Amino acid sequence: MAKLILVRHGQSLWNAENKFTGWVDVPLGAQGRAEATIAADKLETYRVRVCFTSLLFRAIETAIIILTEGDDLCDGRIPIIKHDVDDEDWHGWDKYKGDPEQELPVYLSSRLDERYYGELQGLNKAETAVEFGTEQVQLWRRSYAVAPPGGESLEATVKRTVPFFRDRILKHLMDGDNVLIAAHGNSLRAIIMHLEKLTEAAIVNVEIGTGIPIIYDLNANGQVTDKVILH
Ligand SMILES: O=C(O)[C@@H](CO)OP(=O)(O)O
Repeated sequence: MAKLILVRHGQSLWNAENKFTGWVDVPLGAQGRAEATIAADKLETYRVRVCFTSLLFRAIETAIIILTEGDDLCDGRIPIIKHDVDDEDWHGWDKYKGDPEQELPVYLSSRLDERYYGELQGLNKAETAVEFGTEQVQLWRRSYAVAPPGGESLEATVKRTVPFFRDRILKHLMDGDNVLIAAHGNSLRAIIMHLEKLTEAAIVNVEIGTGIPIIYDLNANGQVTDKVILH
């Protein structure tokens, strides 16, 4: 049995302005950093062995705050960021092979990035709803199959996120290692849809709060046996 902890990044400076963000790399503000600290407190009694996050700074920042605010979550290990670069000439500038007993690897991957919001990126969500209608904007934001103009549908996000979860993350859980994933509203909705076997109709209603840990127990077959949300 292993625990999978999902955390959406804390409030970013564009979340605070109610702007579509997607792949725009907007950092956390003071409130977002505080939310990550509160998440670390809530996770005081938990331990993780490996962390995955996206290439976007708000998720990396959240992961690092959670892993470093308290001493216990890493169980005495030092988090070390593993840049996941698809360049065969890249040999790792840190020249460090790693010591599994001493470190807690933090793997970064674009597969966990927020959904690409295309032409909506940078627009205010309320103003966009006035221009295109609330229903249309809700379809762009929460439906499974409808993509925002020039952007990714949740379906497209599932196609990059879920294979990464299956190929790279699940094996740690099946080995019994607890895993932290710090990512984004829609890349986490994609993973949650897969974990909970939600239908296209059910995923429409799934909202994920910033900095709120969601914890799943998984058995040795990778099936979810329990879920707790640390509000
Ligand atoms: O703007 C975004 O990138 C996301 C998350 O903040 O927005 P939404 O909640 O509309 O999917």
